[in-house]
Amino acid sequence: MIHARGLRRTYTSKAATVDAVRGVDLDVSPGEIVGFLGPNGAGKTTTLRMLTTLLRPTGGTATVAGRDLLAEPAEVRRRIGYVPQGGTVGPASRVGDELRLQARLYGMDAAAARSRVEALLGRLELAGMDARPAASLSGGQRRRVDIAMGLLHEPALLFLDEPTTGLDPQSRAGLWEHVRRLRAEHGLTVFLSTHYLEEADALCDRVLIIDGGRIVREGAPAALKAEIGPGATLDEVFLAVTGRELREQGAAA
Ligand SMILES: Nc1ncnc2c1ncn2[C@@H]1O[C@H](COP(=O)(O)OP(=O)(O)OP(=O)(O)O)[C@@H](O)[C@H]1O
Repeated sequence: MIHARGLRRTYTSKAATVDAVRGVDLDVSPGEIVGFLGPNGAGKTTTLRMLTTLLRPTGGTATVAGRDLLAEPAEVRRRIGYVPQGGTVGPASRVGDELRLQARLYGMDAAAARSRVEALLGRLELAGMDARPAASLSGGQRRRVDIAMGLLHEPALLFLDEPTTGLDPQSRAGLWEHVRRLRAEHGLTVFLSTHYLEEADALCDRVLIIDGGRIVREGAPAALKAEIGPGATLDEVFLAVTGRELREQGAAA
């Protein structure tokens, strides 16, 4: 579903040259839930923005959802959903209106947009929220609306940028359940960045740890923990690999 080789991004300005991503190889199979972890400044957002066609790589190649990232970015966009960190719905907008508008922008006619939005609201346990302004929803409900927004055009692959930042533990666990269900019922492939190691541990089939613009470790959470020793946590794996604690980084961010 994602195959990247030697992906790089150098930011160049008069003041400085920053090698943000220095040759990333990664593979994600259909139906996998993959977590992307790293300390602040490691290159997560830059990589995510490249894989979602928002930022042009300065080197390397990739196919995303079966299309060449550099040669066919519009075809990639058609096949992926992207839920950015800041949310997608204005606070005063009514949930259903915003979703239907977006569906029309994807080219659906009014009837198709109505039924697609109704189905998605049901699927994400948001039935009854159609006429509510986004500002009146809980944090967890708002994040589910963002996910619905990313799924309107039925992408096979969904990118989530720190989907549960700011949510309380219960809403966070609720969102994991929704992501799992979308995978189980619709075969969705999910690539998510997160600052929460317990999230990566609970939700992801596999995690990739990036540091200094390079992937420094990857594997299933259980296998990575077993390498450290009996009873090890993913926090300990992260500390061993990067020399830093992710939790503090996340809190600082
Ligand atoms: N537009 C830009 N111009 C110059 N440097 C940039 C730009 N965007 C990011 N960088 C630098 O590139 C590096 C990687 O940044 P990136 O945002 O990808 O990291 P990140 O892992 O997402 O960090 P965080 O966890 O803090 O969001 C950092 O050193 C950052 O300062």
